Amino acid sequence: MADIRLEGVGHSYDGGRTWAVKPMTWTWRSARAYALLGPSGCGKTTLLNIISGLITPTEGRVFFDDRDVTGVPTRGRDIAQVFQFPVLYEEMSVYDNLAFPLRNRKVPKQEVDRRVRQVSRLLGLDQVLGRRSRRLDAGRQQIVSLGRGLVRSQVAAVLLDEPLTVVDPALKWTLRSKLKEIHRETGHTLIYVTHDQTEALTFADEVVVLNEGAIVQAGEPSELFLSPAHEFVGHFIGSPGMNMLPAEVVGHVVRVGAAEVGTTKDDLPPGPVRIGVRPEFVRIAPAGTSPGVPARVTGIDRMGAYDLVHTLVGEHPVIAKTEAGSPYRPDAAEYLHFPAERTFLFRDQVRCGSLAPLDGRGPA
Ligand SMILES: Nc1ncnc2c1ncn2[C@@H]1O[C@H](COP(=O)(O)OP(=O)(O)OP(=O)(O)O)[C@@H](O)[C@H]1O
Repeated sequence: MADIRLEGVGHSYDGGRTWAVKPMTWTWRSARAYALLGPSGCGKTTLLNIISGLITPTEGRVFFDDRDVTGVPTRGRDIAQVFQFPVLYEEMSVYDNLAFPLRNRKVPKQEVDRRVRQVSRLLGLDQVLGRRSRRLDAGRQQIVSLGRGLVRSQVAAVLLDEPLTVVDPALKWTLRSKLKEIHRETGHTLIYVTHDQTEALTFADEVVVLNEGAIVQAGEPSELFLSPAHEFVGHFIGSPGMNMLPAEVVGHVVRVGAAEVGTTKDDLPPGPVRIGVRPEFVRIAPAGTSPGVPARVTGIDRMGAYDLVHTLVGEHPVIAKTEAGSPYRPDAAEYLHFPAERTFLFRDQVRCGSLAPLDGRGPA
């Protein structure tokens, strides 16, 4: 296993007119489980293919520890890959498919058997080890593909590109926790590509969020949820995503329309900002509460376990997530309160500060 370091790595498919991956410097640390999360077309597969050697980047160098592998093809990189759809020898048994990557590298027979049985046990394949792969359904075949990716212990990293797409939704949960278990046992470096936040947040030690070819934030799942560094992370993570509302910094006070909602401790030049607060933290307060922002309720989604109260502040929608059976009614005038410790300020989509309570009135 190795640290995988990208130095100024970028890739363009059209001679530099547009960048599928914008030049970036980033290290994937050995033995960690990463999720690479982002919407369709943001460059996830391109980035993965740069690491595996399927693509030589237009710019920059790729290092495995201190070894420059930029020009080294896939087979010279000791990478295991699992794709969206099963890649198996259909006429071989499940056992032989799992054993193949090891036998191919002349691993001793006993060790092959030990590893195959370990992976088979963890993935629940013991009952089908003797069966031909083509006789399994697509979901089960994909689990065997996963096993093939995980069976070698001596790999620089295991790259998984949306590996659970063809797997039954009920099985996905089980497999994700199995993958975590396998990761704990084997200590592989895993990079798991997905556009699904639940998949990313439940699987990874660290989630790397990619948008338009650039890493906008990386961190533990709770960090991305509680402390988004970029508006995109606020929207993309969470369900529903973060509320964004135009506001103004005047001196040290932050205003939404005429309402003062807090101060800023950060030395921010006055002017427009956007405030971001997740629906989970918006509180609906009694009328006239200070600091509060007047809002009109437009609708309520009763979700069973909780309610989503939709409101408009001026013309801007703000959603509050409340306990189930909340008393709010459409068209009612309410006040919204944004807790300072959970409310952030953004300029040009990037977080530039956070809200502080109004009482403090900011630095003297
Ligand atoms: N072989 C190619 N030739 C030209 N453009 C490409 C090629 N492969 C990808 N692209 C473009 O590069 C950008 C990034 O694509 P990429 O497949 O890496 O994104 P992704 O995040 O993996 O998307 P998805 O989740 O849909 O697979 C997209 O605009 C895509 O159209």
